[in-house]
Amino acid sequence: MAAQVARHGVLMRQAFSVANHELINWFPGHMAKGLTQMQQKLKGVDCVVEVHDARIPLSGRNPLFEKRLGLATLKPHLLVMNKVDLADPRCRQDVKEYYEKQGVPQVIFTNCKEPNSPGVKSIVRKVSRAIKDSERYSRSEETSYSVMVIGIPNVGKSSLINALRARHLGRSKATRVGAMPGITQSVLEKIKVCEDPKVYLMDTPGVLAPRITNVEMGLKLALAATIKDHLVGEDIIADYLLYRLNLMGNHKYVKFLGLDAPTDNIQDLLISAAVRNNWLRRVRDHRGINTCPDIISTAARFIRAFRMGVFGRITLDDVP
Ligand SMILES: Nc1nc2c(ncn2[C@@H]2O[C@H](COP(=O)(O)OP(=O)(O)OP(=O)(O)O)[C@@H](O)[C@H]2O)c(=O)[nH]1
Repeated sequence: MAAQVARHGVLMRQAFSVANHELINWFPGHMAKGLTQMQQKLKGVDCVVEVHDARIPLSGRNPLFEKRLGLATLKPHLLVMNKVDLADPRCRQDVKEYYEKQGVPQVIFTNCKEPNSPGVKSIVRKVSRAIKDSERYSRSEETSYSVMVIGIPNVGKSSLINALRARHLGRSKATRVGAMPGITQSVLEKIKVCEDPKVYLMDTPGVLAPRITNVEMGLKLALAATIKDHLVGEDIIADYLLYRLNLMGNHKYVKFLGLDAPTDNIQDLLISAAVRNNWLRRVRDHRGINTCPDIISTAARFIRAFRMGVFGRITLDDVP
């Protein structure tokens, strides 16, 4: 039994445990294929831009990228922490310093929903600089850069490409964006995002580590929408969200869900919220058609609220 501490007269968990670890294994065929395609295309690439979700600055990184793509040694590499509008701004400096120590000097924080935000604005300049500074750069006349965009699912790779196109070319969307992970299914052709210098970006399918060894890491990835919700279970993700909010003393969910007080019990929360808000579903029983609290859709609303920033800007990883 996890340790509990009394807050607001309610016992709150100090650690999270989940029964079925097997649920957090997700590595569909197209992802494995994507990594192989990336390796094949790497030869003609001048720079790799790795996109992450700033809410999970550590958990989001995939060790396979570095291992199989040889990022540290083969190509100039920029690490983009995206969705910064949803992450805790107080963690930014720590994340920068953490990665500097890991030998990743270029960390850029972006909000790709805003093509004119400072991070997005700086990318082409930083890509050009990184390529020119690299040992492999020998084409003094060359001003055409080929950049591969990589990252785990749903971190905003396509949004980054679209934001850069909008910013530098005034063009609207070139590549599909979606709230669900796994939208990009194959390595796409090059997309021009800037005229001077000529910068071409390649979108790639999201790649996630084939085995998430740490359950809590898997739950953070799920909460950040990099794993399809149903693979983990909306109720489990919602329970982890509740645990994290309570741990932070963040009780904004009480008002949002129309509850009376904070709680640490996800079933109580989901049932009360469903009843209060009339989030019901029809069921057939021996008395005919009836209604009951819709637990899964209530859990989904709770999770969606977190992803939209309703409970504030939250970073889920502790940066050492
Ligand atoms: N709040 C916020 N949302 C973002 C940002 N960038 C992208 N999104 C949203 O995140 C979701 C995923 O964006 P995509 O650009 O499709 O992500 P992707 O990495 O290409 O996704 P896959 O194709 O699944 O690998 C979409 O709902 C975007 O609108 C950002 O900076 N801030």
